[in-house]
Amino acid sequence: MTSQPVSPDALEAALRAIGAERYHNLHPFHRALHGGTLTRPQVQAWALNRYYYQCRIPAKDATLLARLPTAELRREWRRRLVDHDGDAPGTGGVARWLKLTDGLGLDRAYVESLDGLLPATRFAVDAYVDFVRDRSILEAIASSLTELFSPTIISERVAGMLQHYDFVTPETLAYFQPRLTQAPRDSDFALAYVREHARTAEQQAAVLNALKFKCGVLWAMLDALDYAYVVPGNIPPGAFRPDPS
Ligand SMILES: O=C(O)c1cc(C(=O)O)c2c(n1)C(=O)C(=O)c1cc(C(=O)O)[nH]c1-2
Repeated sequence: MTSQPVSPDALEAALRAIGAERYHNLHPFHRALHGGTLTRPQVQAWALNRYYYQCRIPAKDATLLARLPTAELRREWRRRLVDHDGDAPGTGGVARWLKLTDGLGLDRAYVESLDGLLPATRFAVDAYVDFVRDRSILEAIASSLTELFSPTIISERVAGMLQHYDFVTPETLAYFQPRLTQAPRDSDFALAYVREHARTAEQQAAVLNALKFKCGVLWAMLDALDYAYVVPGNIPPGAFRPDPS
């Protein structure tokens, strides 16, 4: 028996339920980051690894942009590339993330070299880029829907980190301010697209799975940080080793 599709409202409710259950705000490493119980080297490890996510996001968006069938869709999606890459050197989200790693005392050339990444960070982020390249346009767009939930976590993170860490300043966290308007704009568009185009039960199941997959990418990145930098003795060979000082 084939199942029947649900209404767009019911689909949206199911997507939001996935976020409520699986988004990375619930991960113990994020709770520790925002709650002030991490050390400076642990915060450095988070920012260094998360840099890989930031710098692969424009590549992920560019592979999708190339496949979008209409100028209208491409115009919408290309804004994301500008948000991340900027339109001049030193502008855009990736450059702003490097201000965050600078502010935490990490060497910029080392961060950009990607030499210190955890292996699992690389695997998780690459899996996201591959997913968007290989799956249907509908699934690719649905996989960006974690951004429905990011303004809440970003607000919690900025408030928590400023309150708890004397080595963090508002300038260091400047990356996050524009995301509070960019993410809702992007996720409103992606949600409207998914509500309109996920018509069959199979398509609806595929978009729910795409969002679960993406929650898994973000969760796996934090699992890797937790394992390597919270449990003593677990830093993989070649990965970032905090200064003993
Ligand atoms: O700080 C966060 O917790 C967070 C989460 C997410 C997300 O949910 O994928 C993104 C971002 N930040 C972000 O800054 C960002 O540029 C971004 C792009 C995307 C995407 O899937 O295209 N997600 C996110």
